[in-house]
Amino acid sequence: MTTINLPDADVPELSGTVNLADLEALGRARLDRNALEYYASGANDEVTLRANREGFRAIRLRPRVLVDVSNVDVRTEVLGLPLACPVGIAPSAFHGLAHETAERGTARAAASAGSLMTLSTFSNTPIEDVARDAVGRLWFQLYPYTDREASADLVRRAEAAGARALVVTVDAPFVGRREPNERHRFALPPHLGVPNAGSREHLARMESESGSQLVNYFQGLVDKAFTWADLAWLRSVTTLPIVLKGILTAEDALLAAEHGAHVWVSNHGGRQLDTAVSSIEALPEVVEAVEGRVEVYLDGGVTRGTDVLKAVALGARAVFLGRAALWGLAAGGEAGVRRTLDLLQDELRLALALCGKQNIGQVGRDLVRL
Ligand SMILES: Cc1cc2nc3c(=O)[nH]c(=O)nc-3n(C[C@H](O)[C@H](O)[C@H](O)COP(=O)(O)O)c2cc1C
Ligand SMILES: CCCCC(=O)C(=O)O
Repeated sequence: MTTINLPDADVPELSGTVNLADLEALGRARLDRNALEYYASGANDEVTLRANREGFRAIRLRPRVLVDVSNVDVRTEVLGLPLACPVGIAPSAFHGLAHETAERGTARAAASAGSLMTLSTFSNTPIEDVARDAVGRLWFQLYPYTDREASADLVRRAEAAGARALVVTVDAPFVGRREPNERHRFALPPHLGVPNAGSREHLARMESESGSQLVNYFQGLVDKAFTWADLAWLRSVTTLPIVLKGILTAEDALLAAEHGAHVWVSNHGGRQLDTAVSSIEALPEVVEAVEGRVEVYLDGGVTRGTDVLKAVALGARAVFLGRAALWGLAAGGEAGVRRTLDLLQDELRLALALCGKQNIGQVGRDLVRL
């Protein structure tokens, strides 16, 4: 059991931040090159990384006026869990690179903000410790291992610890080529463990002289032959709802719905297949394909309240923050992530009011012009 004493937040710079770009600048400035390049990079030419942001900007809003917006309500629900607003935290590996509190800082911020944290398989903190801090506001992300029993064990532990859904990442049978990590030999610093991937010594044995060591850690563990047929095996080990993360087409969304899985539209923050379609561009065909049978979520490039609004207008039940949460964590631990969530929620509330909507339920397709 880890015994990090989580310090009460006292990060004076945070109060000067007015948007997520400010938090990003603050967070970036606190990271060394190894961590910064790992968090920031996308695959190859980073076309998809940029497209995620540009995709939101290209969509224009169609506001309505003369509506009573004196009381705007941004609450929603995902899989029956009430959220303060439709924003959760996407799974990302190695929060210990950002802050000493690692995943626990993120979990505490998600819990206190009424949000939801998705915990990566590749966390630096054991599931049970994170679950305690997340107080029920937790999903668990699974990279299915070639060792099925090890995967089943992780799933059972997550379920026992109180995770409310299992998020299976389906866009990463191999790690995308993030060139800065190749060039500068990204590796985990020796003081950080990855409890779900074996001992630190075990990981160290996988390392090589050059290139991204993430590739080595990952390739030794993850099942590249996992297919739709294997979802039945997953069903046999858990009663949790299953969410498939990394869907970008109507064809796969339909298959997911037929398998009873919820759909998380994502291109992994542009870190896997470069030049893949942006998330917000992929969303409409996915929403159309599933015809309301399952819930649809989205991540990739969300940094503004209007981004959240556009995703909801196009049928997403909630959006998730990848890098934005990491920048917040680097900027100020729990308080930094909390600031990230609070600023985004405030922006969303204002945007909703300026669009002439009183609540999330009123946001529909008519709010956007593609
Ligand atoms: C540093 C980093 C680590 C990530 N690790 C994981 C992971 O362990 N599992 C996973 O499913 N997705 C992982 N992702 C992808 C995120 O869940 C998410 O899809 C992506 O970051 C969303 O884009 P955004 O960063 O623009 O918000 C990672 C992303 C980043 C930036
Ligand atoms: C695919 C490699 C595992 C961590 C991860 O998902 C990421 O760095 O994006």
